[in-house]
Amino acid sequence: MSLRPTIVEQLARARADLRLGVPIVLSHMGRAAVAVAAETLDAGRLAQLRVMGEELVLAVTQWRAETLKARAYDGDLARIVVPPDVGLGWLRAVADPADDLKTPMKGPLITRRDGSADLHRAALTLVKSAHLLPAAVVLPVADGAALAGRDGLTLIALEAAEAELFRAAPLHPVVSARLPMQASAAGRVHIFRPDDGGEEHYAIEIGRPDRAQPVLVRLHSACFTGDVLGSLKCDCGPQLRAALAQMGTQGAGILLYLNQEGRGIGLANKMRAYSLQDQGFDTVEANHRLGFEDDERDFRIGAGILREMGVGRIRLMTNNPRKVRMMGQMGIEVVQRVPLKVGQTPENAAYLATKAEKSGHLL
Ligand SMILES: Nc1nc2c(ncn2[C@@H]2O[C@H](COP(=O)(O)OP(=O)(O)OP(=O)(O)O)[C@@H](O)[C@H]2O)c(=O)[nH]1
Ligand SMILES: [Zn+2]
Repeated sequence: MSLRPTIVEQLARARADLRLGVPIVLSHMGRAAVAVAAETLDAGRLAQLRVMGEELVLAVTQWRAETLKARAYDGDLARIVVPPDVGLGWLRAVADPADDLKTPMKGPLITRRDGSADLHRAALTLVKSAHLLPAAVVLPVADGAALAGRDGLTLIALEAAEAELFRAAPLHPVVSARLPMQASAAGRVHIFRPDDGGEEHYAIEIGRPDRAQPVLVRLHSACFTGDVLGSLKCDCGPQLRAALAQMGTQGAGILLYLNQEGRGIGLANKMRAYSLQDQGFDTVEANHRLGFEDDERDFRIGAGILREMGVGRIRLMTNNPRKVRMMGQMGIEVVQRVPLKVGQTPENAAYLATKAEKSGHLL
């Protein structure tokens, strides 16, 4: 028995390091690289990386590469060579689409096609799950373990980490307490905590749903702007309140409040997407320009919580067929889809139309 952190704990440290701008070391099959998020890298550390001598590469997703007209030889990502004479401003401009329209030509950008991209892919996965812009500066190093030891950096061996990187962390119940609400006096809030140091998620149970019958369920993804501020750009706030009200009227139901803000990209990135939407891009295009998929949510989380609560058959309140499909794939039987159409405004008409057109939402 040792006190050494497990690989899951090391990955949580790596995410925290990346958010702080501290480099991490990745290794795989005898190769190693130091990686740092483009968004949080500072000038001092960039200078430090430069004196290490090897070629600096900026890893971006294929979506960002497409906007930049850079060739993504690795399929899902591109390894853009960082010219020796550029500074932080260049890195930020390639990573962040905010000024794409003002200064459209970042290139010509040279991308690498030789060698393996596995360390770059892992770096991008970690940067994304840290809710930063999906762009990572990567520099090969001869001896990753020595560098990590010398500078006290988190070292992630992909042989051990690969399975964990793409696994949904199990969640365990922490506490639950009674909460009388406008929608129902018989409310109860349950807190679930993942084992990987990630966001907690909540289940709001109304009444005592009979587990032997299909349970009325809503999977609600956090939307600070809609749920709290009453934003007119989306329909989240009205959907949240309507779902609770319907459960209150029927006397039973479970609303999962999943902290997957901005369809899983985090609030800062969602605000970046909103800023791009003000430049004329729709909700899907904005995500792509930032380098994200149009929906980065992991629906295994919702299915896991339902299973933990003893719910296997549901009547799912949604207009999103993907949610229905994902629940089915994760062993939660959707007996019925219950449409949830509220909160249409002139301001969100285009947003809802885009979701119907591009993401298959049912109007
Ligand atoms: N990235 C991004 N996220 C957004 C935008 N507008 C709203 N969101 C997020 O989208 C999510 C909306 O989630 P839901 O309402 O649960 O899901 P849905 O896919 O619309 O499906 P249903 O409402 O169940 O029909 C929330 O996490 C919001 O924060 C946007 O323009 N960009
Ligand atoms: Zn919203």
